[in-house]
Amino acid sequence: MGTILSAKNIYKTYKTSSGDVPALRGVSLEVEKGMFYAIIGKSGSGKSTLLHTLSGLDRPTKGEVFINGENLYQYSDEKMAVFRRRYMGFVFQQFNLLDEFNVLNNICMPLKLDQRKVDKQFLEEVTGLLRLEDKLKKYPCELSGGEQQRAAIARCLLARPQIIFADEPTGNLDKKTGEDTLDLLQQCSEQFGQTLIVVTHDLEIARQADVIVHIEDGKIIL
Ligand SMILES: Nc1ncnc2c1ncn2[C@@H]1O[C@H](COP(=O)(O)OP(=O)(O)OP(=O)(O)O)[C@@H](O)[C@H]1O
Repeated sequence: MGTILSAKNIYKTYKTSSGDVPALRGVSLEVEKGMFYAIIGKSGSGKSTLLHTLSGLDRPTKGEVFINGENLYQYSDEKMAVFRRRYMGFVFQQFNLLDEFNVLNNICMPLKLDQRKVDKQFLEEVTGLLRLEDKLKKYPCELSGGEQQRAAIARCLLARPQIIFADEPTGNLDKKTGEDTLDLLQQCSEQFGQTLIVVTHDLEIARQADVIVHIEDGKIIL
């Protein structure tokens, strides 16, 4: 299928009042289009930092990230924001839905921000797959955790990203709901040909991935 993302010798050091914290120490990774990657490792090993540097959320101290051959960190902040909105989708542990908007408006928000039209048929397809058809008029506070995360996934999918980055997407859900939600995320991304990169503590979830990336002390171990 070809490479969609390529990270070359990434270092990330956080400067703190108590000294430098080396979170990533020379990480290189080739991500194939349409595959499901799970990033696993102990707490503090550098998983979230890796996800953030791969997705343009946090500039590495050293090294480069290419997406579709484009050098991500050569973009201006403004161009980066547009690139992220167009090509990347995000799902976080905290669902990050806006309380004052109903589910439908939450789901359509990224497209509206990008002045793109909502494709009604695709909206129906996505909300159907995620079992949200009868929740669209509801507000986030009226939904269960699993429903909120499904709404956050619908918001991500509707923008048709090429790559989906998910940081502990099941971390706030009970085991059964978490597995169900991840299954749906995986099914949808497969159906729409998207690449999925998930940080997880859950080894059951990691086992479903095409590729497991194991991080220890800021390095990939094989
Ligand atoms: N903003 C920050 N400032 C300073 N140090 C940080 C910052 N973010 C992360 N770190 C440190 O960098 C290292 C890697 O953190 P990171 O959050 O990437 O790990 P993680 O594997 O995702 O952990 P967890 O599973 O607990 O979420 C840790 O030592 C952490 O304390």
